[in-house]
Amino acid sequence: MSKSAAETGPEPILDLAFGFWASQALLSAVELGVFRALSGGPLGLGELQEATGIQRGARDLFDVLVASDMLARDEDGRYSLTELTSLYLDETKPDTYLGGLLVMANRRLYPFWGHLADALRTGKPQNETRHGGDFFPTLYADPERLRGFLRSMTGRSMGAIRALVDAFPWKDYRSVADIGCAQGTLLAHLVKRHPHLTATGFDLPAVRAPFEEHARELGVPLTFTGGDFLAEPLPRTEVLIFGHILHDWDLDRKRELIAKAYDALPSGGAIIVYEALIDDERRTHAYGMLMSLNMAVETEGGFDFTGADCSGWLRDAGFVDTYVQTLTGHEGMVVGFKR
Ligand SMILES: C[S@@+](CC[C@H](N)C(=O)[O-])C[C@H]1O[C@@H](n2cnc3c(N)ncnc32)[C@H](O)[C@@H]1O
Repeated sequence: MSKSAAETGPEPILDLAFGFWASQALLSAVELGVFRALSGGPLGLGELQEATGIQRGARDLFDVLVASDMLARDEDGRYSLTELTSLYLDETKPDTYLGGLLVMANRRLYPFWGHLADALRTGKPQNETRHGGDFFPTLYADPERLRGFLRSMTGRSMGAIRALVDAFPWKDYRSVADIGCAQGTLLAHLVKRHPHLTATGFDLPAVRAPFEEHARELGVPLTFTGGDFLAEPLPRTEVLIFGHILHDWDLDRKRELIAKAYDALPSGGAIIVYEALIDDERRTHAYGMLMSLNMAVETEGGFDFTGADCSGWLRDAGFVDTYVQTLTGHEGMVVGFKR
């Protein structure tokens, strides 16, 4: 049973309203290299302050990260990474590092979200396209921004990627294509775990160089096909994956992509859609609904959806035996098969 207002006081409102304080503490720590500095082992306050060049508030910053379980501090006052931040925020672990997402969140999403009300009032995105242009071509016009965005996609999907390698009967299939594959991290993890798979990444041509570099870095053989999934047919593989693709587009485009997948797949083939699926009752999974608001800030017509919504679209396109499965606390997948 939820507590009464007299029991909670105003704190639930204040905690939510000032959530950006905690968020900026973490994002600034990433930008200032706090986690990087600790990747070699524990450091005392002065050593960590010197390594990060922080002039003021170092102790407050490090200790709020301790209070948020992002750092540990031992009895001698030495700071270290926690098990969680050692896995995900240590740049020397490219297989699991997701700091690229936090760098992108700090540089792009944080200022853009200051205009959320404008996005909702006008129906127009509030990112680089605020003064015109299409999202991906505008974003990718600058090679550094392109790489930063692709790294951030890897970061955001890392939990789902790690779950997906075991969440589907990959032994029953020989080929897979990831549509809108970004750096190709999902395919790299899949092929490492299931070396019998032939894996193709499909994305805009500008993504080829970062994709091929990343495959080399991870030491995995992957093929890249450059193209526009709205204009060209999809690769002919036994499984087609759409990770955070459908949510970028309006309903007509979502259905168009699902229909293209159906056409490209052989009989017995499968489609996997993974996203921050909203709970079917639209009551509890705030992250999924916030992701959908992020689509209002970032895209012309995109929105996130429930597992039931997506299953319905797959069945309308002809897919059968659809099911929804949780991958992580934030992410789920919808699977359908072509008879
Ligand atoms: C939101 S990201 C998702 C990346 C990745 N699947 C994941 O879940 O982390 C969308 C991806 O789709 C690609 N993309 C966008 N429009 C495209 C198009 N018209 N044709 C092919 N790829 C496209 C982008 O380059 C980007 O890599």
